[in-house]
Amino acid sequence: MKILVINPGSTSTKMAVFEDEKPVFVKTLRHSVDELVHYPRVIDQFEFRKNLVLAELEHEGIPFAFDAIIGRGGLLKPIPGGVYEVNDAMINDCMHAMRTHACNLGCLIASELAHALPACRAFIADPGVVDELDEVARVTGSPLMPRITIWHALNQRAIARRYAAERTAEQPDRPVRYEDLNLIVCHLGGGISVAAHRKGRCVDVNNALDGEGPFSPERAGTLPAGDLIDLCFSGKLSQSELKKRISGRAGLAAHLGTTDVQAVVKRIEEGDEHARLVLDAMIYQIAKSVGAAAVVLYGKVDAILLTGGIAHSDYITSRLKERVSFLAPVRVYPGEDELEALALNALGALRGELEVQVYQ
Ligand SMILES: Nc1ncnc2c1ncn2[C@@H]1O[C@H](COP(=O)(O)OP(=O)(O)O)[C@@H](O)[C@H]1O
Ligand SMILES: CCCC(=O)OP(=O)(O)O
Repeated sequence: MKILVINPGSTSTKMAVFEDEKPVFVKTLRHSVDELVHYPRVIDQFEFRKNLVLAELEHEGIPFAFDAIIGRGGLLKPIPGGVYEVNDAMINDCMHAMRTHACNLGCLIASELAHALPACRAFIADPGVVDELDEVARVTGSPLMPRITIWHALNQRAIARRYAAERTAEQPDRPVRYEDLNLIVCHLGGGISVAAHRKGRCVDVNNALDGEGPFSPERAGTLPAGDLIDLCFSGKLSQSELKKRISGRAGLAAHLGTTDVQAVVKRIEEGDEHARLVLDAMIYQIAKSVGAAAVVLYGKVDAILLTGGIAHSDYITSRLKERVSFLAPVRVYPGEDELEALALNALGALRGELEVQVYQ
């Protein structure tokens, strides 16, 4: 079976072609702040990202013939994890999503490309809105604003399972499953999510998109609420400009004009003390979130897993380890397993091994 996988992230478009379980082509296309600034809304990037995918296939000489196309899921209503066939309700909710993020394009591009082929199915799996929060984690100090989750559900779960499999391989006499473990997983990408996984359920995690948790390469994280209200009423910025100050033109992008962590580290090595302060503040905030997740798990933490693109950076992972390794062993999984996780979900669906859920 041939599967096309499309994973639009805030700073990249990742794609892969699988023949059954085997990846035959994998590519990450990075997008700079300057490249994306021309699109007023994320949805306006639809043609740009779709054409990039098609151009890569053509460049590689890969025929446009697939049994399934699976995209990273969009910001739908909160739903249980699993694989979903793209349907009209899903397309409608992605087109009119209350929150903007490139992952909304995953289901839309998968659907349009699949329509162009006979008998090709379109899926998404484990979108960022998968919700397993403990009830106590939802309550805030305002009944008007309960907490919700938007997080890297797909990769966090895939990495947690990978850790369980690795530990079992290392200690075959003491096999463990993801469902047996208490884990803190930090996805460090364009957005950052830090989650407490209790025995196979993500019972608490920051809303990585909407102004909660650590700041990230392009997100503000938690902000002082009073100052935010004053800014909203200052008349200086429109609603859409304000939203970009939370997600898009925030975090490293706002402080340093780039989302490229390698470039920031280079600036630090060249003596840029402001860049050092900002990057160290991001690390500090991530570490504080890890501490909070440890409390959610009553301090019973089997491991802390660092993953996502930024986990490639020794500057960041070494400083994070200094702060949090007293809590539990830390393991680093640079990059992500999202493309493989998506491909396996599509294969499972095509083979009838996974129940295909219906989005309503
Ligand atoms: N080798 C690397 N070293 C340091 N940072 C990296 C490296 N590769 C990618 N990154 C950073 O990872 C972030 C993107 O992470 P990724 O998980 O690919 O995110 P997304 O899905 O949000 O686009 C960017 O800030 C990028 O600069
Ligand atoms: C859908 C929210 C998860 C997120 O922040 O993803 P990116 O890091 O790819 O922007």
